[in-house]
Amino acid sequence: MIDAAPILALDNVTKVFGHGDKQVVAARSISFGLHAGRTLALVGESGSGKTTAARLIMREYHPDEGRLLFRGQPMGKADAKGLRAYRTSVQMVFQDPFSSLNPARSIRHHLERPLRLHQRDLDSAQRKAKIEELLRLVRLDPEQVVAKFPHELSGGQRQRISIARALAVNPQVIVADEPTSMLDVSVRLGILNLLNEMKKELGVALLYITHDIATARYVAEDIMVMYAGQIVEWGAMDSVLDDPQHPYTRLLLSAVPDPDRRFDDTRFDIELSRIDHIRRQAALPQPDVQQVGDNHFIRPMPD
Ligand SMILES: Nc1ncnc2c1ncn2[C@@H]1O[C@H](COP(=O)(O)OP(=O)(O)OP(=O)(O)O)[C@@H](O)[C@H]1O
Repeated sequence: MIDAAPILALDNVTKVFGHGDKQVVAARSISFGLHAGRTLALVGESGSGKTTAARLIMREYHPDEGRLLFRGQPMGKADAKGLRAYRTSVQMVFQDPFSSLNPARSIRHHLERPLRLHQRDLDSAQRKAKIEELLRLVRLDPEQVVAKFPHELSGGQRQRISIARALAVNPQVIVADEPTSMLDVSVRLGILNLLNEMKKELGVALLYITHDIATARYVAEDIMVMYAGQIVEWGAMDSVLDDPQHPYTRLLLSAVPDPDRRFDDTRFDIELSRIDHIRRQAALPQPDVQQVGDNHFIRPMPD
């Protein structure tokens, strides 16, 4: 059961880049809410608009139309105090854990900085204790890593530091943009498990952005499928993936190697001649919404 009020929401947000012929609608009337203790996966191919959605949430971009709401309040009207609270409450974990950490600074520095900025009442002993707590929270041994520099850690360990840094300010929302795509396959599962634990233990709301449906299914309860700036299908993960209704979602699923799928399972197979047609049609504006299950919706595309 989803808590009715989302912590954070995009409400009919449109973002357009460029002008005239060069115009790209990177987000077309997108709406979704993030709820405490739940993960929403935003899935789509390269260029579908996933990072634009993340940047709108991080307020790096401002909507051309529509609103960003935090605890029901439009952020467009927030005062300086409201914006500060938002910046603390909403944190991001990036794809590349190496470039998001400063190579010249120790792990201690990376965690100390947000604590100094956002938890000013802590004295140095309390800060030290908090850094150790954060490292244990992301399943790293403080003694082993605190004095090290990013290059002395593995990719998976660095991503754990990025997550610890995001957690340092007690966020309510974490936006994770392809957090495992640059990691070895062998350490991906550990990071996904950690995100799952953070959601359960700390009750954060997670937006998990990926092109990989398999990992989306592993971490998220809900899914949105995005194409050409539109969310074409969304709802409960199992409902959407077991019974996809939008031709574009079926196309995405047909490309996923699934070890559980039998060779004679042709449910999502799509004729090659249909693929271009689906992409062309799915890219057109689809203003209508159709409910196809309890918690399952599509924007039907023209035939
Ligand atoms: N700052 C910008 N200026 C102009 N066009 C942009 C800008 N940012 C994104 N776009 C365009 O908007 C569309 C969506 O881009 P976006 O980066 O959001 O996609 P994405 O799904 O995150 O892709 P990827 O998985 O490759 O990161 C693309 O066509 C992109 O070229």
